[in-house]
Amino acid sequence: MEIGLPDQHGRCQIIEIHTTTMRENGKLDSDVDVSVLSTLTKNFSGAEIEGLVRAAQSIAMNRLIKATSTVELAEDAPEKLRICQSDFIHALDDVKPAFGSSKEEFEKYVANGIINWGAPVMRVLEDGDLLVSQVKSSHKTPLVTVLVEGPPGSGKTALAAKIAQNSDFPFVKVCSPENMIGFHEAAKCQAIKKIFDDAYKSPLSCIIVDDIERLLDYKSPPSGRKLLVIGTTSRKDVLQEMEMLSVFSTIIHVSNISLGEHLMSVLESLEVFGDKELNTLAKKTSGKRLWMGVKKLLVMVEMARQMEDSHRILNSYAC
Ligand SMILES: Nc1ncnc2c1ncn2[C@@H]1O[C@H](COP(=O)(O)OP(=O)(O)OP(=O)(O)O)[C@@H](O)[C@H]1O
Repeated sequence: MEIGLPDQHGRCQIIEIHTTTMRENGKLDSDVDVSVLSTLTKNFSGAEIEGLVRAAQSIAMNRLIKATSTVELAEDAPEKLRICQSDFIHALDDVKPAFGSSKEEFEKYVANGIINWGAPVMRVLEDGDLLVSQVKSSHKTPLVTVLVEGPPGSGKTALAAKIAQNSDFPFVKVCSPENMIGFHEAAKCQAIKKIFDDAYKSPLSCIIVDDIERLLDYKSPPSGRKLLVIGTTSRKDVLQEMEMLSVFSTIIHVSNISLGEHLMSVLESLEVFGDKELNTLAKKTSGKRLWMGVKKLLVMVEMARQMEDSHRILNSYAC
């Protein structure tokens, strides 16, 4: 029999249980807010919450250690000991749930932020938010699958990661071939299976399968669990040939930058070029058809940043 992870109400109760003795002995500071802690411990199991309380306790104890040649507690430590909200917040840096989302991992995929350069970007994020609401509220669609497709470097992974971050689902993971370099086929299958099995333990999950044509196979979540799978691909044609497009409920297209005004929107937001340079670039690109992925554009702008002012505008335009 599998016991699921506690919901917010359950987490409140578990925190209350593990802090009862401290509270009764006057060791729990009045600033400790159990309901805030329960929102910060999404996807923690009961044992992990207990570990968090113990970690907060030892952080509070560490404040009372005397810095002499030996490690000893101050004489008045028992009276002074108070476990505060900040001790729990610090403990959250160390105690992480086994099932959950890694903030650091997601930041890596949106390393350069999301520049809102025009309607195509807004549309992708809005469509993504709609799908997230569908997964949250609909009882009829426990599994929603979406393919985010577009040219190489158009920003598919970053936009998929942004949709997943915005979802605020307790379990959010990226399944990427980049994290499986050197794995033999069986190990790859094991790693993918583990991500999906972990997701099925959480009531609401989102998995990004990056470059999905290189990894694929999933089943429906068990009853009571809901899952959003966001696949990304630059090779929609390959998926079409393999008759795999029908696996997805929806397809969201990510565009390259194709208009001068969208290009200018990116350049202005990066604050690399001065007004004069921007004006020159705006004149040269106005009304022209362009075709460039945001990923490549950001690399070029970084190169331009390293150049002398007089060279960089010429160089940027030439690219
Ligand atoms: N509007 C935007 N949309 C997407 N990415 C953006 C945007 N603005 C800035 N970026 C940045 O551009 C980069 C896009 O790279 P990303 O890897 O997501 O592209 P990709 O299409 O998945 O690439 P590949 O085809 O190589 O898989 C990221 O570093 C992201 O932070």
